[in-house]
Amino acid sequence: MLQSRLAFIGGGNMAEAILGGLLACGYPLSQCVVTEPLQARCEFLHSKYPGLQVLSGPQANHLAVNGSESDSHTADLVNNGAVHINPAAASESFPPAEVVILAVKPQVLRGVVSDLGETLYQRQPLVISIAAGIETSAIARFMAEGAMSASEETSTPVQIKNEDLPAVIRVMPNTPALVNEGATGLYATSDATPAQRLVAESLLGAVSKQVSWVDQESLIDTVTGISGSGPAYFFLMMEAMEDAAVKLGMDRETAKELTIQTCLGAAKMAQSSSDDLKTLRVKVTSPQGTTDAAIKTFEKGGFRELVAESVKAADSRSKSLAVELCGPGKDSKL
Ligand SMILES: O=C(O)[C@@H]1CCC=N1
Repeated sequence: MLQSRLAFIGGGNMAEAILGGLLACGYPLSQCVVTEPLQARCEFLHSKYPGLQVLSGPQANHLAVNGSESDSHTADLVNNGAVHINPAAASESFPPAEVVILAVKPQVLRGVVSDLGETLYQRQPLVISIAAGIETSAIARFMAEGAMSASEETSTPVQIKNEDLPAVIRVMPNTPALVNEGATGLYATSDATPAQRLVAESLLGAVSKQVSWVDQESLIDTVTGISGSGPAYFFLMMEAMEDAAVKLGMDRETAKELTIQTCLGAAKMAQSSSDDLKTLRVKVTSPQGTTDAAIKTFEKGGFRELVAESVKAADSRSKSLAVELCGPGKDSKL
């Protein structure tokens, strides 16, 4: 795998899943820096990944993206508001990030990207966003807002055009990435080069068994509806099956273990078989048998329609989240 210098902006679960997966594949720890505002989380990351650069404080994101040309420069920045959690690395110089992974909640993305706008504009890293709902055009707009407001404070303000901004690739991984079983959808704007697409694909591929590109950005909302939110649907189904067995007299532990293994077994069969999903279902279902009785009950209760409605609700929520957080006119150019 290519070993670009990576800056994770935000050190939550998904950032850790991607980082952990990369390290497990042999990605050098020294090529990674993570910024994280919560002290307790910083300390957790520092103790779990000894030697990892973990930065906190108001200048942390800038330092992570800009790098530091000299030891004294790092020390200056650290003294001026970037708290280095790993004291041993606090005075080391390090290169600018070639890839910036925006791994913050959608609700704070605008502030973070605007604040980093000028730095991203100057450095031109590949920007990868894992924030649900927020469109690449909005991310470009936030970068431009930040870069232009910084330039207005100088004697030579610049007008920034879309094509001057770094390429953005939007991805939607899911939480099974935490156990290296992720499914990820990716969308790249036309500015992203084939090499940048390859970088995004290999980074996410470190924790995903399935990595799929979509060619329209709105399909990332559908990826969210299927695989981003999907683990929760299967947890709900498993909860309901466990509860049903308990109601019929089984102890909860046995019900849970049988349910989980059944889910896992069905997924493995679906993955390894050349049969389609319908054929696999029909093969379990003897006419007039037990499965037939259950499936007829599901169908009578409108199971398929309910699933379709639920996936559509997640897809729509992903789209409305964008409008709530970024305002209307999300496709507008600068
Ligand atoms: O529920 C959410 O908003 C996020 C996006 C995909 C999974 N969780």
